[in-house]
Amino acid sequence: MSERPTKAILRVLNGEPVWPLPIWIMRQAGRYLPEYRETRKQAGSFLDLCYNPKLAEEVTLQPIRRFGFDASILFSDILVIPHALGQDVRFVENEGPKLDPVTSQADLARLTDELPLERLEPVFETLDRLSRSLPKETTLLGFCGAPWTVASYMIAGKGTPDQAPARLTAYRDPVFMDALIDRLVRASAAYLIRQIDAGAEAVQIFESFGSALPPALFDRLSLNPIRRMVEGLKSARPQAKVIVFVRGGGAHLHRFAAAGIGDGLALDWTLDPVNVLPGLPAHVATQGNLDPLALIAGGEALTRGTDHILKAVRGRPHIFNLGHGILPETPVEHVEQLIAHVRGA
Ligand SMILES: Cc1c2[nH]c(c1CCC(=O)O)Cc1[nH]c(c(CCC(=O)O)c1C)Cc1[nH]c(c(CCC(=O)O)c1C)Cc1[nH]c(c(C)c1CCC(=O)O)C2
Repeated sequence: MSERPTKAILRVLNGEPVWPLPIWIMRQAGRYLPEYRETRKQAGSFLDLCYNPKLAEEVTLQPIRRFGFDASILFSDILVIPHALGQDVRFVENEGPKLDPVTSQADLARLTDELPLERLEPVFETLDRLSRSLPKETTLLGFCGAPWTVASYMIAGKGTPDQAPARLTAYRDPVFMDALIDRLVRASAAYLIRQIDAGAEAVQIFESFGSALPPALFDRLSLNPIRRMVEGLKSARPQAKVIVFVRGGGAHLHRFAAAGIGDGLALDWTLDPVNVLPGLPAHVATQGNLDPLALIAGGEALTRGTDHILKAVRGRPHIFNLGHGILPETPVEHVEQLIAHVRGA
């Protein structure tokens, strides 16, 4: 007999409405927290921090200690996958990630075909530590990037407006593009399976650049690769819960739901849940979707934005979150106010 989950986030991901809504925040460990900035100084480079299980555990726990979120997301980055596959990845202060671009089959042939899981051992050790140090009511989330989002960094070697280099590659060299996506689907599924084995109870897949894809490329580069990843994970670890976040994917959400891709679908801040939720099956959990700038602004913008979501999702399985990651400028007091408001509703 399978046990009924008791953690609020897992109950919601099982399709059960829970009130007050459970809450966590994308990028909840990070520079808006003074204690993160302090630990970051001790770590050396950003990747050194990701691969230091003790310090990565510490920064993962910081927002849990301070706010008591219902979920704790592993501290790592989506770019550890290209790094483990053999691509050079650096994080340049105030500039973001820089990679040696992979733009051809020859470049791809220099990376490993299968993900060398042993290179990611520190990440799994962080999860193992967290599964023992977190409060018992807190759900431990793993994550990875969706293949298109990760591929767009691998091809351009950095963040680019509208992911133009990767999009152009998809048109000009479909054979290479499909091979790269396939490599990432297999690597990411293997990575997520190992995260579950190390203690993650659910995982979130970040398709941060879904907005860049025209309809002709969306299924090929986003929906189908994510479907294959989720199928790979679920066939190996049926108990694993999956949240899919496709930023800019609002027009496709109902198709993710109809195809059964993900136990939860995260809404970005451009979507109005009042319009979106009626198009989704009642058992599919949703997550989101306050504008991160409303959290920076605070006051009326924060209260009104939060109340709009609370009212729209009442009676449905929903996890409160932002519609994208929290920004470094966010006042900590506004996060406290948000949590008090959601929990007092
Ligand atoms: C696109 C993307 C990346 N990384 C990630 C995404 C998808 C989510 C999204 O769309 O926001 C995901 C990510 N990155 C990080 C986490 C950790 C866990 C958490 O959410 O608390 C997660 C889930 C830590 C991080 N990843 C990064 C930081 C900041 C670096 C630092 O502390 O010096 C953190 C806390 C660096 C990073 N990593 C990435 C970029 C573009 C940057 C630089 C931008 C910036 O500086 O804010 C790639």
